[in-house]
Amino acid sequence: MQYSRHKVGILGGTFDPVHWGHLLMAEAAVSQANLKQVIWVPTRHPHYKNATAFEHRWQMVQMAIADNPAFKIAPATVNSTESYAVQTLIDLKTLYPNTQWCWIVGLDAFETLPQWYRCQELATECHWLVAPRLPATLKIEQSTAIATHSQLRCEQIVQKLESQGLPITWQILHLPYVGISSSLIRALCRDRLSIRYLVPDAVRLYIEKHRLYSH
Ligand SMILES: Nc1ncnc2c1ncn2[C@@H]1O[C@H](COP(=O)(O)OP(=O)(O)OP(=O)(O)O)[C@@H](O)[C@H]1O
Ligand SMILES: O=C(O)c1ccc[n+]([C@@H]2O[C@H](COP(=O)([O-])O)[C@@H](O)[C@H]2O)c1
Repeated sequence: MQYSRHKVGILGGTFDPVHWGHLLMAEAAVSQANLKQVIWVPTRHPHYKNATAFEHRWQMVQMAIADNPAFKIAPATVNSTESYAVQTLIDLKTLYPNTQWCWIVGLDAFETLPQWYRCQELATECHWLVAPRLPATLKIEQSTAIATHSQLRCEQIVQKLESQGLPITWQILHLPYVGISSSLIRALCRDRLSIRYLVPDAVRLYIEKHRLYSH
C-alpha cells in the first residue's frame, strides 16, 4: 500500500516579538499549501542580530499559537546545539520521518536564502512558501507594483539558486500585505505608544508585564 507523506510547514524566525503578520502568513500557508501542521521555530541564538532572551520569545509564540490546533512550537531538541536553518531541518527530519517539508518565509528572508549556512543541503529539500512583504522603498498605494516586485524578486533568487545547481520548488502565498514588523512593535514600545491590534492581546499583556522593549 502507498502512504502519502504529510505536508508540514516550518516557520522559523526571531519572533522578537511574534505579531499578526507571522500568524497570517502561517494560516495562509496551511490553507494554500494544504499543510497538516506548521511547526514554529523561534531562533534560539540568532547569530546575525541582538535579540530578547529566548525564553520570553518562546513564551510569546506559545501564547500566540495556543488556539490553533494546526500550529505547534518546535520541541526543545530542535536547534539545541546550533540555530541554523539547515540544523532545524535535520532535527525535524529525525523527529518526523516520512514528511514533505515546506519552509514558510517572508520575501525579505527568502532574498537572503542563497547566503544561508549550508544552503545547498536545505534549498532543494523543502518547497518554499514565500509571503510577499513591502520593501521599505515602496508605498502601500503601489499595490500592483508590490505584487510584481515579489514575483520578480522570487524569480531572480530562484534563478540564482539554479545557477548554483540548486533547483527549488516554490510558490507565492496570497495574503494582504501586512506592514507589521517586530521592529515596528519594539519602536512603538520604546516610544510608549500602543501596540494593541498589532500583536495578539496575550502577547501585548506579556510584553507589558515583563516590561519588554520599553528602553
Ligand atoms: N508582515 C510580514 N509579512 C510577511 N512576512 C513576514 C512579516 N513579518 C515577518 N515576516 C517573515 O516572518 C519570518 C520571521 O520574521 P521575524 O521574526 O524576523 O520578524 P520581523 O518582523 O521580520 O522582525 P524584525 O522587524 O525584527 O526584522 C521571516 O521569514 C520574515 O520575512
Ligand atoms: O541558516 C541560516 O544561515 C539563516 C540565516 C538567516 C536567516 N535564516 C532563516 O530565515 C528565517 C527568518 O529569520 P529571522 O531570524 O530573520 O527572523 C528563519 O527561518 C531563519 O532560520 C537562516
